[in-house]
Amino acid sequence: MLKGNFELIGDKSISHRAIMFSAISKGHNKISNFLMGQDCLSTIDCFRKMGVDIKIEGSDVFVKGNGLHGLKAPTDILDVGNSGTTIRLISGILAGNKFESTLIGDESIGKRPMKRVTDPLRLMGCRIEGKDDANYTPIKIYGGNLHSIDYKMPVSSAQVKSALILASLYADKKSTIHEKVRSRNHTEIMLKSFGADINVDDLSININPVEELFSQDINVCGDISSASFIIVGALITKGSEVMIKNVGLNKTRTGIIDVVKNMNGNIDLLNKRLVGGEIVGDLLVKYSPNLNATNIDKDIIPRLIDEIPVIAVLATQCEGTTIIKDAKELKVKESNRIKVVVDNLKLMGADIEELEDGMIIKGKSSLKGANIQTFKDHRIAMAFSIADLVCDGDVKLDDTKCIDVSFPGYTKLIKELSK
Ligand SMILES: O=C(O)C1=C[C@@H](OP(=O)(O)O)[C@@H](O)[C@H](O)C1
Ligand SMILES: C=C(OP(=O)(O)O)C(=O)O
Repeated sequence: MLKGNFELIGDKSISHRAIMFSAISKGHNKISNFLMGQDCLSTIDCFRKMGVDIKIEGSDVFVKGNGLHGLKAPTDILDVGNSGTTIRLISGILAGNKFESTLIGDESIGKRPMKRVTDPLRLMGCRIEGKDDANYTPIKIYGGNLHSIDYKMPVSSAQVKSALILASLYADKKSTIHEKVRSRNHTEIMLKSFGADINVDDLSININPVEELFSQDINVCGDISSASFIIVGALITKGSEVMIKNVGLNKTRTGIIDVVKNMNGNIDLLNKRLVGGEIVGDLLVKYSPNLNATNIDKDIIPRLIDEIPVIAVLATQCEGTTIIKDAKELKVKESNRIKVVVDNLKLMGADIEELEDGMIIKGKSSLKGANIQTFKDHRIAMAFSIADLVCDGDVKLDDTKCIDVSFPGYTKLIKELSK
């Protein structure tokens, strides 16, 4: 069982953006409760290579911004490590700056599609080269002289949207980006506080170029995607009661809470407040003996995309059939998360079927221990560490180091909460 209360570590999406926007602002920025995960450290590393002064003190980061046009040509290749958010968002900034740069990452990044970003950036007049017509790393960007764009995004992706919003800051006139389904909107919220001229009209985002962005102090709220592992752990283990403090509750991220409520899970939102334009609150989660299945598809998918591996584990402990659809994007994350979740849960004895765009899970199953292949995917490692809490025998993960990508201190926290 999981028992106790704790302050949640910083949000990964917001931490990346805080570094990037600070780096291209004018003046001194302080970022508190920054997520010291490997992905966000990769973002820091890339901006240091472009002459940005970034100091880390405890969980605070101090960034002396170079101004919108003040980044220097990188001293070296920019290595984004395992981070899709870094490579997609930084491409938008690099496209606007008048120098050449090369982006690489690890083996998993080498398989993740980049045309979703490089195609529209080319439409804005940027010259980009790379493997398979700039769909894969290494990617070389020759930045500068961008023109505006009116673009209907074919995929729902906050990373693509953010890359194009950032490039639009450097364009000659107003750009408009249209989404099909609303994705996380941290870029729109935070860039506005830096003085960007952004207007959101339903699913269209209008961006006017500006001369400069102005420095900010940013307090990063806790990451609901990280909280989801503890939420599921508490829901499915007898006697659990956990209070998770300082959780970001932006509507574009709270799909997991809606799903848990639909499944008859015991979750309460307390102390709701606004911090830096983002809604924040505390979550009280209790063991829920009567969980039932639900359907997860369409518009809710972007609101819980990174939580699906652990939601699949949760579904094995619910009475009835849970169907997850419209989640093809899971195939191009750090691993093919549809296949990896289905294969591993099958090994543990779950009744689960792979779909082209999701999975069907029949509960409730008694899970048994197994050797789990994580493919060095942090979300898979954490999801199956939660399955371990309810299985007969032990889950043995082939890698746990990958957890540091988004949740350093996770294993220690689970130990502390485990009673
Ligand atoms: O913008 C972001 O910070 C993110 C957007 C999502 O990716 P997509 O934009 O590919 O959907 C999400 O999966 C990722 O973990 C973080
Ligand atoms: C998909 C993820 O991140 P990224 O795209 O930044 O690698 C994730 O954190 O689950």
